[in-house]
Amino acid sequence: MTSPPVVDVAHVTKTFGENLALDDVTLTIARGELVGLLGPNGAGKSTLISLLTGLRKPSSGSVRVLGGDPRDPATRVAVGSTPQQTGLPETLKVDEVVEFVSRHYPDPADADELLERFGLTDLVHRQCGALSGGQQRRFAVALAMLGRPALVLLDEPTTGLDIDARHTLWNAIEAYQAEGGTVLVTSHYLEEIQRLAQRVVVIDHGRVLVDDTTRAVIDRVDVDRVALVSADARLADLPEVMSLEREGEDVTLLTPDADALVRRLVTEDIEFRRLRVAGASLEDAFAQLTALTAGDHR
Ligand SMILES: Nc1ncnc2c1ncn2[C@@H]1O[C@H](COP(=O)(O)OP(=O)(O)OP(=O)(O)O)[C@@H](O)[C@H]1O
Repeated sequence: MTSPPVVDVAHVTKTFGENLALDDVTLTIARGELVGLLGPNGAGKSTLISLLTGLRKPSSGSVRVLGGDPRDPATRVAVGSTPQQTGLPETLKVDEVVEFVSRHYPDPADADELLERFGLTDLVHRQCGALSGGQQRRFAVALAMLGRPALVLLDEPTTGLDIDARHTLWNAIEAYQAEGGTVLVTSHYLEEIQRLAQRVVVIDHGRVLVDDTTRAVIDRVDVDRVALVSADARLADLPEVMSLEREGEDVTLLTPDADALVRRLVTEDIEFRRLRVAGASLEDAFAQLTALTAGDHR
C-alpha cells in the first residue's frame, strides 16, 4: 500500500471577511521533499501554513496532513513549525525549554545532538530572554524538529540571521531532509530557496502561479545575468540590455543573449574588464513571474 502524501491540499479557499487569502489552492507534497513556498507580501503563504498547522480551517476545500486532519492532535504531534514570530518564555533557560517541549512528544530527538546541529550547545544555560534575535530564531527551528516530526513548516526561518547562522540553519534543514524529513519553507531570500529547495511553489493573490522543480522555474526565464567593470555610460542604451544596475564602475545587467551582448561590446569599442556571465537566478524568475500577474489584479 502506498502511503498518503505528507501534504494534500485540494481546492482550498480561505476568506477573511471580504478578503480572499487563498483561492482554489491545490498542492501535494510527498515524503522527503523540500519545497520552497514563494510569493510577495500578502500572497497567502502564512495563511496556507496556518491551515497545515491546524491553526485555521479552510473556508472550503480539504486539507490533509500525513493522511489526517491537521486540527487533530494525533496529526499535529507529527508536524513541527516555526511561525514568523517566535514567543519563547523569557525567563526559562534553553535546556529547560528543551526538556519541557521534549515531554510533549512520544519519541523526541536527542537534545544534545540537535542543539549541536543548530550551533546552540554553548547557550544551553542561557535564559531565552538573553538570546539574540538570531539565536532565538535558530532555537525556534531546533524546537520545531525536537519531536522528530515527519513534516516541518518553516515560515521565514532565517529572517534577521547573519550569514554564519544562516548556513548553520541550512545545514540543519538539509540534515533533517537527509534523514527522510519533509519540509515546506517560505523565505524572502530567494538565493536560500534556490540552494535548499528541489521544488518551488509560487503563489500570488492566493493562487498557485507555478509549481515545478527549482531548475525548471529558473529555466523559464530566458535571461543571463552579466557582471562587468566599465565606466562607459552607453552600456544602458545597448539593445541587448534589458536592465542595468551600476555602483561606481561595477555594472550588473540582464540580457536575453549574452553572446550578442559581448559581440556588441567589442564592435562598439566599449571598454570593460572582469566580464562574468551567469545564468538567471530564482530571483530573476520570481520577479518575472510576479510582474506578469501584477497587471491582472490592479
Ligand atoms: N487574520 C486575518 N484577518 C484578515 N485578513 C487576513 C488575516 N490574515 C491574513 N489576512 C489577509 O490574507 C492575505 C494573505 O495574507 P498572508 O499573511 O497569508 O500572506 P503572506 O504571503 O504570508 O504575506 P507575508 O509575506 O507578508 O508574510 C492578505 O491579504 C492578508 O491581509
